Amino acid sequence: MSDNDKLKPHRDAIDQIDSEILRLLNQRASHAQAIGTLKGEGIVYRPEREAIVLRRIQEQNPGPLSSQAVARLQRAIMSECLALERPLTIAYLGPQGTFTQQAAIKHFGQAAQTQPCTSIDEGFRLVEAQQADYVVTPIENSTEGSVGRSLDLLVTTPLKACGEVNLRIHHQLLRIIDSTENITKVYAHAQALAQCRSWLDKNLPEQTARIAVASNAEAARLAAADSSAAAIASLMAADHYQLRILAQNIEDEPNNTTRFLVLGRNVTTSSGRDKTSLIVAAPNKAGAVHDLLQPFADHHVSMTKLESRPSRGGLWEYVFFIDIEGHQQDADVAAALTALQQRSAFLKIIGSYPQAVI
Ligand SMILES: O=C(O)C(=O)C[C@]1(C(=O)O)C=C[C@@H](O)C=C1
Repeated sequence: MSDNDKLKPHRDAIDQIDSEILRLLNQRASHAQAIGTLKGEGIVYRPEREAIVLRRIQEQNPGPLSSQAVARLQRAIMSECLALERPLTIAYLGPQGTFTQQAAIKHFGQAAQTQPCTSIDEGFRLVEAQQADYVVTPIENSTEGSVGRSLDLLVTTPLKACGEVNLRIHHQLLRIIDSTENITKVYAHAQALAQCRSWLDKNLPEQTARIAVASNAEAARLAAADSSAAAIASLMAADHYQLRILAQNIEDEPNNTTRFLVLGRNVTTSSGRDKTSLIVAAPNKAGAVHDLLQPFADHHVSMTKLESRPSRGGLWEYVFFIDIEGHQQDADVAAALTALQQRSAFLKIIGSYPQAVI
Protein backbone atom coordinates (compact mmCIF):
# COMPACT_ATOMS: atom_id res chain seq x y z
CA MET A 1 0.00 0.00 0.00
CA SER A 2 1.42 3.43 -0.95
CA ASP A 3 1.78 6.20 1.61
CA ASN A 4 -1.06 8.09 -0.06
CA ASP A 5 -3.34 5.06 0.19
CA LYS A 6 -2.60 4.84 3.93
CA LEU A 7 -3.34 8.55 4.42
CA LYS A 8 -6.59 8.47 2.44
CA PRO A 9 -9.02 7.17 5.10
CA HIS A 10 -7.73 9.74 7.60
CA ARG A 11 -7.99 12.55 5.07
CA ASP A 12 -11.52 11.49 4.14
CA ALA A 13 -12.44 11.54 7.83
CA ILE A 14 -10.85 14.99 8.24
CA ASP A 15 -12.82 16.33 5.25
CA GLN A 16 -16.07 15.11 6.78
CA ILE A 17 -15.21 16.49 10.21
CA ASP A 18 -14.21 19.87 8.72
CA SER A 19 -17.59 20.09 6.94
CA GLU A 20 -19.32 19.33 10.24
CA ILE A 21 -17.18 21.90 12.11
CA LEU A 22 -18.05 24.47 9.42
CA ARG A 23 -21.77 23.78 9.79
CA LEU A 24 -21.55 24.06 13.58
CA LEU A 25 -19.42 27.22 13.47
CA ASN A 26 -22.01 28.95 11.31
CA GLN A 27 -24.78 27.70 13.58
CA ARG A 28 -22.87 29.21 16.52
CA ALA A 29 -22.36 32.46 14.59
CA SER A 30 -26.14 32.69 13.91
CA HIS A 31 -26.78 32.53 17.67
CA ALA A 32 -24.22 35.28 18.23
CA GLN A 33 -25.97 37.37 15.57
CA ALA A 34 -29.29 36.81 17.33
CA ILE A 35 -27.68 37.87 20.64
CA GLY A 36 -26.30 40.95 18.86
CA THR A 37 -29.79 41.90 17.68
CA LEU A 38 -31.16 41.48 21.22
CA LYS A 39 -28.38 43.67 22.61
CA GLY A 40 -29.28 46.40 20.10
CA GLU A 41 -27.26 49.50 20.96
CA GLY A 42 -26.11 47.87 24.23
CA ILE A 43 -22.65 46.55 25.13
CA VAL A 44 -21.60 43.72 22.80
CA TYR A 45 -18.32 42.66 24.42
CA ARG A 46 -18.94 40.65 27.60
CA PRO A 47 -15.59 39.78 29.22
CA GLU A 48 -17.15 37.72 32.02
CA ARG A 49 -19.05 35.52 29.54
CA GLU A 50 -15.95 35.05 27.38
CA ALA A 51 -13.91 33.98 30.43
CA ILE A 52 -16.61 31.48 31.43
CA VAL A 53 -16.72 30.03 27.87
CA LEU A 54 -12.92 29.70 27.72
CA ARG A 55 -12.65 28.07 31.15
CA ARG A 56 -15.49 25.66 30.37
CA ILE A 57 -13.87 24.52 27.12
CA GLN A 58 -10.56 23.97 28.92
CA GLU A 59 -12.23 21.95 31.69
CA GLN A 60 -14.08 19.77 29.16
CA ASN A 61 -11.07 19.21 26.91
CA PRO A 62 -10.22 15.48 26.68
CA GLY A 63 -7.08 16.04 24.52
CA PRO A 64 -4.91 15.33 22.60
CA LEU A 65 -5.11 19.11 21.97
CA SER A 66 -3.55 21.03 24.86
CA SER A 67 -5.65 23.23 27.08
CA GLN A 68 -3.78 26.28 25.68
CA ALA A 69 -4.53 25.15 22.12
CA VAL A 70 -8.28 24.70 22.66
CA ALA A 71 -8.46 28.08 24.39
CA ARG A 72 -6.69 29.73 21.44
CA LEU A 73 -9.10 28.12 18.97
CA GLN A 74 -12.12 29.12 21.07
CA ARG A 75 -10.67 32.64 21.37
CA ALA A 76 -10.57 32.88 17.55
CA ILE A 77 -14.15 31.60 17.22
CA MET A 78 -15.56 34.08 19.74
CA SER A 79 -13.61 36.92 18.17
CA GLU A 80 -15.24 36.23 14.79
CA CYS A 81 -18.71 35.80 16.36
CA LEU A 82 -18.35 39.10 18.22
CA ALA A 83 -17.27 40.88 15.02
CA LEU A 84 -20.56 39.74 13.43
CA GLU A 85 -22.43 41.50 16.24
CA ARG A 86 -20.28 44.64 15.90
CA PRO A 87 -16.53 44.89 15.20
CA LEU A 88 -14.58 46.36 18.12
CA THR A 89 -11.84 48.98 17.83
CA ILE A 90 -8.99 48.49 20.29
CA ALA A 91 -6.54 51.34 20.89
CA TYR A 92 -2.94 50.38 21.71
CA LEU A 93 0.50 51.94 21.96
CA GLY A 94 1.82 51.73 18.39
CA PRO A 95 3.27 51.62 15.86
CA GLN A 96 2.10 48.32 14.38
CA GLY A 97 4.00 45.30 15.67
CA THR A 98 4.41 46.35 19.33
CA PHE A 99 3.98 43.90 22.18
CA THR A 100 0.93 45.92 23.19
CA GLN A 101 -0.69 45.12 19.82
CA GLN A 102 0.22 41.46 20.39
CA ALA A 103 -1.45 41.63 23.82
CA ALA A 104 -4.57 43.23 22.27
CA ILE A 105 -4.84 40.42 19.70
CA LYS A 106 -4.18 37.76 22.34
CA HIS A 107 -7.08 39.15 24.36
CA PHE A 108 -9.63 40.08 21.67
CA GLY A 109 -8.58 37.76 18.81
CA GLN A 110 -7.76 38.56 15.19
CA ALA A 111 -11.20 39.89 14.26
CA ALA A 112 -10.85 42.98 16.47
CA GLN A 113 -9.64 46.11 14.69
CA THR A 114 -6.51 47.35 16.43
CA GLN A 115 -5.75 51.06 16.26
CA PRO A 116 -2.17 52.24 16.90
CA CYS A 117 -1.69 55.36 19.06
CA THR A 118 1.43 57.50 19.41
CA SER A 119 1.23 57.52 23.22
CA ILE A 120 -0.45 55.71 26.10
CA ASP A 121 -2.33 58.97 26.82
CA GLU A 122 -3.80 59.01 23.32
CA GLY A 123 -5.11 55.45 23.75
CA PHE A 124 -6.98 56.43 26.93
CA ARG A 125 -8.28 59.61 25.27
CA LEU A 126 -9.68 57.75 22.26
CA VAL A 127 -11.74 55.45 24.48
CA GLU A 128 -12.85 58.29 26.76
CA ALA A 129 -14.02 60.21 23.66
CA GLN A 130 -15.82 57.07 22.34
CA GLN A 131 -13.58 56.94 19.27
CA ALA A 132 -12.36 53.46 20.25
CA ASP A 133 -14.09 50.77 22.33
CA TYR A 134 -11.21 49.60 24.55
CA VAL A 135 -7.58 50.42 25.27
CA VAL A 136 -4.87 47.89 26.13
CA THR A 137 -2.07 49.36 28.22
CA PRO A 138 1.12 47.87 29.71
CA ILE A 139 1.19 47.96 33.51
CA GLU A 140 4.30 46.10 34.62
CA ASN A 141 7.12 43.95 33.32
CA SER A 142 8.55 41.13 35.42
CA THR A 143 12.13 42.30 34.96
CA GLU A 144 11.80 46.05 34.41
CA GLY A 145 8.99 46.92 36.84
CA SER A 146 6.04 49.29 36.46
CA VAL A 147 5.04 51.40 33.49
CA GLY A 148 4.73 54.74 35.27
CA ARG A 149 2.64 56.55 32.66
CA SER A 150 -0.07 53.86 32.71
CA LEU A 151 -0.24 53.98 36.52
CA ASP A 152 -0.50 57.79 36.53
CA LEU A 153 -3.34 57.69 33.99
CA LEU A 154 -5.21 55.08 36.06
CA VAL A 155 -5.43 57.62 38.89
CA THR A 156 -7.40 60.13 36.83
CA THR A 157 -9.18 58.21 34.05
CA PRO A 158 -12.93 57.58 34.25
CA LEU A 159 -12.37 54.30 32.33
CA LYS A 160 -12.91 50.92 34.02
CA ALA A 161 -10.61 47.91 33.90
CA CYS A 162 -12.42 44.97 32.28
CA GLY A 163 -9.59 42.50 31.65
CA GLU A 164 -5.92 41.61 32.07
CA VAL A 165 -3.44 40.06 29.64
CA ASN A 166 -0.17 38.35 30.55
CA LEU A 167 2.21 38.18 27.62
CA ARG A 168 5.53 36.34 27.56
CA ILE A 169 7.99 38.77 26.01
CA HIS A 170 10.37 37.23 23.50
CA HIS A 171 12.88 39.48 21.79
CA GLN A 172 14.34 38.71 18.35
CA LEU A 173 17.40 40.23 16.68
CA LEU A 174 16.19 41.40 13.26
CA ARG A 175 17.85 42.75 10.16
CA ILE A 176 16.99 43.36 6.54
CA ILE A 177 19.76 40.97 5.40
CA ASP A 178 20.40 37.46 6.68
CA SER A 179 23.86 38.07 8.22
CA THR A 180 25.31 39.21 11.53
CA GLU A 181 28.39 40.65 9.75
CA ASN A 182 29.10 44.40 10.04
CA ILE A 183 26.18 45.43 12.21
CA THR A 184 27.13 48.96 13.29
CA LYS A 185 24.06 49.74 15.44
CA VAL A 186 21.17 48.06 17.20
CA TYR A 187 17.87 49.92 17.60
CA ALA A 188 15.48 48.95 20.40
CA HIS A 189 13.29 50.34 23.14
CA ALA A 190 15.37 51.11 26.25
CA GLN A 191 13.61 48.30 28.17
CA ALA A 192 14.44 45.78 25.44
CA LEU A 193 18.09 46.87 25.41
CA ALA A 194 18.16 46.33 29.18
CA GLN A 195 16.38 42.96 28.91
CA CYS A 196 18.91 41.67 26.34
CA ARG A 197 22.07 43.27 27.79
CA SER A 198 24.04 40.05 28.49
CA TRP A 199 23.17 38.54 25.12
CA LEU A 200 24.31 41.71 23.31
CA ASP A 201 27.54 41.82 25.37
CA LYS A 202 28.35 38.25 24.40
CA ASN A 203 27.25 38.19 20.78
CA LEU A 204 27.90 41.58 19.18
CA PRO A 205 31.20 43.50 18.93
CA GLU A 206 31.78 46.00 21.73
CA GLN A 207 31.71 49.01 19.38
CA THR A 208 28.18 48.25 18.12
CA ALA A 209 26.07 51.28 19.07
CA ARG A 210 22.93 50.55 21.13
CA ILE A 211 20.34 53.17 20.24
CA ALA A 212 17.19 53.54 22.35
CA VAL A 213 14.06 54.49 20.37
CA ALA A 214 10.38 55.00 21.28
CA SER A 215 9.27 51.39 20.72
CA ASN A 216 10.56 48.07 19.43
CA ALA A 217 8.30 48.40 16.40
CA GLU A 218 9.92 51.78 15.66
CA ALA A 219 13.30 50.02 15.95
CA ALA A 220 12.15 47.47 13.36
CA ARG A 221 10.94 50.25 11.07
CA LEU A 222 14.33 51.99 11.26
CA ALA A 223 16.25 48.73 10.67
CA ALA A 224 14.10 48.02 7.60
CA ALA A 225 15.53 51.21 6.03
CA ASP A 226 19.20 50.69 6.98
CA SER A 227 21.16 47.54 6.10
CA SER A 228 23.95 48.35 8.59
CA ALA A 229 21.45 48.32 11.47
CA ALA A 230 19.73 45.56 13.42
CA ALA A 231 16.69 45.87 15.68
CA ILE A 232 15.42 44.08 18.75
CA ALA A 233 11.69 43.51 18.30
CA SER A 234 8.89 40.94 18.21
CA LEU A 235 8.09 38.26 15.63
CA MET A 236 5.07 40.38 14.72
CA ALA A 237 7.35 43.33 13.90
CA ALA A 238 9.65 41.02 11.89
CA ASP A 239 6.66 39.95 9.85
CA HIS A 240 5.26 43.46 9.46
CA TYR A 241 8.58 45.04 8.35
CA GLN A 242 9.76 41.93 6.44
CA LEU A 243 12.98 41.52 8.42
CA ARG A 244 15.13 38.39 8.79
CA ILE A 245 15.40 36.80 12.22
CA LEU A 246 19.13 36.58 13.03
CA ALA A 247 18.68 35.28 16.58
CA GLN A 248 15.56 34.16 18.44
CA ASN A 249 14.53 34.73 22.06
CA ILE A 250 17.60 36.75 23.04
CA GLU A 251 16.13 38.03 26.33
CA ASP A 252 18.37 37.34 29.34
CA GLU A 253 15.47 36.33 31.57
CA PRO A 254 13.46 33.45 30.00
CA ASN A 255 10.31 34.13 32.08
CA ASN A 256 10.12 37.76 31.00
CA THR A 257 6.40 38.64 31.12
CA THR A 258 4.45 41.88 30.74
CA ARG A 259 1.05 42.38 32.29
CA PHE A 260 -1.47 44.61 30.52
CA LEU A 261 -4.85 45.98 31.59
CA VAL A 262 -7.80 46.32 29.24
CA LEU A 263 -9.96 49.37 29.94
CA GLY A 264 -13.34 50.41 28.62
CA ARG A 265 -16.31 52.55 29.57
CA ASN A 266 -18.42 49.85 31.27
CA VAL A 267 -18.32 47.85 34.46
CA THR A 268 -17.97 44.06 34.21
CA THR A 269 -20.08 41.60 36.18
CA SER A 270 -18.64 38.62 38.05
CA SER A 271 -17.20 35.64 36.12
CA GLY A 272 -16.67 33.64 39.32
CA ARG A 273 -12.87 33.97 39.15
CA ASP A 274 -12.05 37.66 39.15
CA LYS A 275 -9.59 40.30 40.25
CA THR A 276 -10.19 43.84 41.43
CA SER A 277 -7.68 46.67 40.92
CA LEU A 278 -7.76 49.70 43.16
CA ILE A 279 -5.81 52.78 44.11
CA VAL A 280 -5.63 54.05 47.69
CA ALA A 281 -3.84 56.88 49.45
CA ALA A 282 -2.85 56.62 53.08
CA PRO A 283 -2.77 59.57 55.45
CA ASN A 284 0.86 60.47 56.16
CA LYS A 285 1.23 59.03 59.68
CA ALA A 286 2.97 56.11 61.33
CA GLY A 287 1.27 52.75 60.84
CA ALA A 288 -1.08 54.10 58.17
CA VAL A 289 -0.14 51.51 55.55
CA HIS A 290 -0.55 48.65 58.00
CA ASP A 291 -4.01 50.02 58.89
CA LEU A 292 -4.97 50.23 55.23
CA LEU A 293 -4.22 46.58 54.57
CA GLN A 294 -5.90 45.24 57.71
CA PRO A 295 -9.41 44.97 56.12
CA PHE A 296 -8.09 42.49 53.52
CA ALA A 297 -6.74 40.23 56.25
CA ASP A 298 -9.95 40.63 58.32
CA HIS A 299 -12.15 39.57 55.38
CA HIS A 300 -9.79 36.87 53.99
CA VAL A 301 -9.20 38.68 50.72
CA SER A 302 -5.90 37.78 48.98
CA MET A 303 -3.74 40.52 47.60
CA THR A 304 -1.89 39.77 44.34
CA LYS A 305 -0.12 43.12 43.98
CA LEU A 306 0.90 46.04 46.17
CA GLU A 307 2.90 48.84 44.69
CA SER A 308 3.53 52.34 45.98
CA ARG A 309 4.17 55.39 43.84
CA PRO A 310 4.80 59.00 44.81
CA SER A 311 1.59 61.00 44.51
CA ARG A 312 1.57 63.39 41.58
CA GLY A 313 -0.94 65.89 42.91
CA GLY A 314 0.98 66.50 46.14
CA LEU A 315 -2.15 65.90 48.22
CA TRP A 316 -0.78 62.62 49.57
CA GLU A 317 2.79 61.38 49.85
CA TYR A 318 2.14 58.04 48.22
CA VAL A 319 -0.61 56.25 46.40
CA PHE A 320 -0.83 52.46 46.46
CA PHE A 321 -1.83 50.29 43.51
CA ILE A 322 -3.45 47.16 44.88
CA ASP A 323 -4.84 44.08 43.12
CA ILE A 324 -6.98 41.66 45.08
CA GLU A 325 -8.66 38.38 44.23
CA GLY A 326 -12.42 38.49 43.81
CA HIS A 327 -15.08 40.81 42.39
CA GLN A 328 -16.18 44.02 44.11
CA GLN A 329 -19.70 42.55 44.32
CA ASP A 330 -18.48 39.44 46.21
CA ALA A 331 -19.59 39.76 49.87
CA ASP A 332 -16.09 39.49 51.43
CA VAL A 333 -14.51 41.87 48.91
CA ALA A 334 -17.37 44.38 49.33
CA ALA A 335 -16.96 44.27 53.14
CA ALA A 336 -13.17 44.77 52.88
CA LEU A 337 -13.65 47.71 50.50
CA THR A 338 -16.19 49.38 52.80
CA ALA A 339 -13.73 49.09 55.72
CA LEU A 340 -10.89 50.34 53.51
CA GLN A 341 -12.94 53.37 52.41
CA GLN A 342 -13.27 54.44 56.05
CA ARG A 343 -9.50 54.29 56.62
CA SER A 344 -8.13 55.80 53.41
CA ALA A 345 -7.74 59.40 52.31
CA PHE A 346 -8.64 58.38 48.77
CA LEU A 347 -10.00 55.16 47.26
CA LYS A 348 -10.64 54.49 43.62
CA ILE A 349 -11.78 51.15 42.23
CA ILE A 350 -10.31 50.81 38.75
CA GLY A 351 -12.48 47.79 38.08
CA SER A 352 -13.27 44.14 38.66
CA TYR A 353 -12.52 41.79 35.76
CA PRO A 354 -11.97 38.09 34.99
CA GLN A 355 -8.55 36.66 35.78
CA ALA A 356 -6.61 36.04 32.56
CA VAL A 357 -7.53 32.66 31.03
CA ILE A 358 -5.13 32.42 28.08
O1 LIG B 1 -22.88 35.70 24.97
C1 LIG B 1 -22.83 36.80 24.40
O2 LIG B 1 -23.21 37.85 24.95
C2 LIG B 1 -22.30 36.89 23.02
O3 LIG B 1 -22.33 37.96 22.44
C3 LIG B 1 -21.65 35.70 22.39
C4 LIG B 1 -20.14 35.71 22.56
C5 LIG B 1 -19.61 34.35 22.02
O4 LIG B 1 -19.23 34.29 20.86
O5 LIG B 1 -19.67 33.38 22.78
C6 LIG B 1 -19.55 36.83 21.77
C7 LIG B 1 -19.17 38.01 22.34
C8 LIG B 1 -19.25 38.29 23.77
O6 LIG B 1 -18.15 39.01 24.21
C9 LIG B 1 -19.43 37.06 24.56
C10 LIG B 1 -19.78 35.86 23.99
